[in-house]
Amino acid sequence: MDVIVKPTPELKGEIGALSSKNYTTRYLLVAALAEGTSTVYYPAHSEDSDAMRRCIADLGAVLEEDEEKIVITGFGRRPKDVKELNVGNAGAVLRFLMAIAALCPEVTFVNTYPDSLGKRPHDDLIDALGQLGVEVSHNEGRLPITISGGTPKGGKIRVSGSVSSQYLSALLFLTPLLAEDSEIEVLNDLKSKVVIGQTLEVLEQAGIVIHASDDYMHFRVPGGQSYQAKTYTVQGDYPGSAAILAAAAVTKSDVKVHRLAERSKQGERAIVDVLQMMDVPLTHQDGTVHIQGNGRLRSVEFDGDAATDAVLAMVAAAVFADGTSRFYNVENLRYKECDRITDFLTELKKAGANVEERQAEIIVHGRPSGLEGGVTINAHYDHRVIMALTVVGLRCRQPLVIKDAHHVAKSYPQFFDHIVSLGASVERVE
Ligand SMILES: O=C(O)C1=C[C@@H](OP(=O)(O)O)[C@@H](O)[C@H](O)C1
Ligand SMILES: C=C(OP(=O)(O)O)C(=O)O
Repeated sequence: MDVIVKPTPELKGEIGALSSKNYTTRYLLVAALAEGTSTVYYPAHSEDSDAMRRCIADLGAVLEEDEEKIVITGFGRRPKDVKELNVGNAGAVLRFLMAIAALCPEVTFVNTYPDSLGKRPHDDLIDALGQLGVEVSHNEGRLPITISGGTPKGGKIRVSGSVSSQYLSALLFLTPLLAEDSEIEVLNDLKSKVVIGQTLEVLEQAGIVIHASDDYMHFRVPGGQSYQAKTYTVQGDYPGSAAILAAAAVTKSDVKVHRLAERSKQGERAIVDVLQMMDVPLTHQDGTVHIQGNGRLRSVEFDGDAATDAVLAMVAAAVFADGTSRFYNVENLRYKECDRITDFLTELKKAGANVEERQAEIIVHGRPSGLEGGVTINAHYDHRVIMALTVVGLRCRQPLVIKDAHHVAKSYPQFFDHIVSLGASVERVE
């Protein structure tokens, strides 16, 4: 599916935020790792969360689903002897399950998105699993990957955090199940550090004990633990909602997004603070963000690593700000569904934006008068590029055609329904 995004000066209405992708993948996983029956209320429905559903079912979990919940009977520390798993394009799901696959005799993760997940590196996790005695064969650190696990015992593990936090999260899910205690030391910097807070929160809810240093660079994980079967409720998703909020910020708007908890461990909650710093009129109370935009924005400087999955939406807003904005400490955006610095800025430039890249920075010289548009955008298989370019398209003089916009379903299949319900002029072309 392609979409044509047409100029849209005003947005108005209310939506409920989609359910959090990161919490859904985590709750499904800890439910599968428990021996009893857990319930996950309001799970996300997207390609990534479906990938986790499918894979834990393949590994032996039993899932029953209705409108509001999934009831999961887990496989505990003994996943089924499965030969092959397909995670689609879901990076976090792949990394978490690469670690869990160490409990299986031999599993191959297949490569179904050679131009997206197929290009992303997993070397740091492969190296860490090797330290546990797990044999991994791979294609230069990339898919397809075969894990020959069996009986890792625990012990000392050193893992680099400079590319992704997902490698560390993966080890935190695996090590409590091992017979011996583990000590995990994070080498180099830890990127997307806030996401580790979400992992630790979910592990604690599942009855797992982890001793973490305040800076999340050292962990002591007692071995021989069991995940407990529990009831979980998934909160609203800030990364996806960030695009809706950015859309409201760049238009004349009266938009409410409900189900966005003020106190959340999602770093992308910072979209609210950043829009406030940009002088966007908004309130956030009782889980509702209310934006009454006037289309005027001030430039901003922001450490994007604190809100990895909302940076593209923030950049889309900054495209129309008065002055130069700078999003720094964002190098790991290069290792996502596409290179979210070079590829994303290439598309923004096509639309007429004045943007510059550094190795770890995005610089935006705002154009409050709007962009010319009238071009065709390559989505690069990336849901967040699609959402950010949709925001930009609202304020282009000529329509933007976004090719292969169906990839938005990786995290937010209802995105176009939601933004159209607020009044955006978006035409779908099958
Ligand atoms: O652990 C997770 O669920 C995620 C961690 C982040 O990745 P990085 O740690 O690679 O930045 C984030 O971008 C991704 O969408 C989900
Ligand atoms: C990068 C993302 O996801 P993942 O790493 O799980 O593929 C994302 O959702 O923006």
